[in-house]
Amino acid sequence: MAALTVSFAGKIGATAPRVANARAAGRVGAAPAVRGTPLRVKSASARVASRDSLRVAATATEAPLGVFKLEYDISKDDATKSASWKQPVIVAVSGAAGQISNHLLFKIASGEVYGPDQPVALRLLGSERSREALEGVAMELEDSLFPLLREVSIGIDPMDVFVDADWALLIGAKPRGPGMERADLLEMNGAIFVEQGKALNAVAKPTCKVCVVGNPCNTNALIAMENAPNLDRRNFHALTRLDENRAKCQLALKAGVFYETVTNVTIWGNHSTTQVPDFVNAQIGGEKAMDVIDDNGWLENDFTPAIQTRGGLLIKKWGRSSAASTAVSIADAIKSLVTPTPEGDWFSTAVCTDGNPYGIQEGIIFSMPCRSNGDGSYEIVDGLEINDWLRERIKKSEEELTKEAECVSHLTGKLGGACELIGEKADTMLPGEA
Ligand SMILES: NC(=O)c1ccc[n+]([C@@H]2O[C@H](COP(=O)([O-])OP(=O)(O)OC[C@H]3O[C@@H](n4cnc5c(N)ncnc54)[C@H](O)[C@@H]3O)[C@@H](O)[C@H]2O)c1
Repeated sequence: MAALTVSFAGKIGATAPRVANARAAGRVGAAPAVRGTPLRVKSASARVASRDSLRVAATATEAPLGVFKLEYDISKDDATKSASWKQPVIVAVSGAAGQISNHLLFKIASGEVYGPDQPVALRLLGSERSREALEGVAMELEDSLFPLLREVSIGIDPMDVFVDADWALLIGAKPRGPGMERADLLEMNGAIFVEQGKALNAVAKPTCKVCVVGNPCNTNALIAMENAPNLDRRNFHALTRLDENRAKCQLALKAGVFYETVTNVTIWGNHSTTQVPDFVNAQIGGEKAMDVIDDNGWLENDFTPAIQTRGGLLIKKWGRSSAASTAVSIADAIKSLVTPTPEGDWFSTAVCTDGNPYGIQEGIIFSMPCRSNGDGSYEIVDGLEINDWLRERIKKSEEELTKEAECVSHLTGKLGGACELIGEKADTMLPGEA
């Protein structure tokens, strides 16, 4: 085998102790150049394991703290072991110094999201203002000794941070300020997603899967997608999994069952108060949820608005928006794409409506029931029952998203009409807003 220095590693069983050793070994002088793309690292020192084959490139005085990259030298190990080392999945996370990321990054680094034998490289994107905080996050990741975490790098320019990304989790966005209308929020955050869409287009892998969390997430995802024509439109998602999880929990509590028995729950539409949590097609223990619960009044008048406005209620109680449960739901959303969906079930994610089987207007990002074969792709599940109650509400959410798309047409390169989301009546709330 050629004496090739490969800066990545793989199987947890075989490598974990050595990685931990490497981290515990301390810095010991100048490192050779590290292959790959350490972001904004100007110089490096190295921590060398008891064996020379594994090195950790860490930062020196000028470089940011917490940034490191593990380097594995195949030529120093036997071929059987080397062959089983997997390439890391490169995960770029924006808003990395924010509340949600503070939970999510540690789940990803632990192996809970991409699997127990899948190494991970984390690329953290922050804003200019969160530059210092990003180093703090990176330091905490470094201190956590996650065996599967092979690289952490930080940056404030998406053109650096998204290089070769396999996944981009776009969480960073600005919250709606006092007196700000939804249209203003769309404009302000839209600019972020134009920049990030263009960066994904230029430097991410064309197969990169994108999950937009920053609000208004459906339309932000649309903006990113329209600015990234090199990526398949089917690779873009906006997060509605938190809404699905909330719906499952409330159905389970009402039915007096454990929530694992609640399946086939769809959130239709926008991640806003017009979203439609579908109790018509939901199942509990394999039976129709409507039959098990047998209380249409509760389903229509209590359950539905409770899910639509739960984020706002949580803000009232907590004083800030949901972070831990959002991180859990992002992890769930990714796991749903990288593992096969159980037979007969589906999950909710907001995806591009092009060619959808429900007659929803094409060219918007709309939450629908989807299944995956576990390779990161998905298909929209056809054939759900859409009764009059659902149809009327799904239509409202579709209209809202169509209007949002109009308002940002100057950011998506489309010809658009006037923005109708101005004025109190048109100004619906995000679920996370009080
Ligand atoms: N889709 C959902 O289900 C859902 C649920 C909860 C929250 N959210 C949304 O997620 C977003 C983040 O929430 P949070 O609680 O983590 O917020 P936060 O304010 O704690 O963190 C946001 C971080 O993003 C950073 N940021 C701002 N602009 C950026 C940019 N251009 N590039 C990179 N980073 C940038 C900020 O500096 C901050 O550190 C918000 O928009 C929130 O409304 C969505």
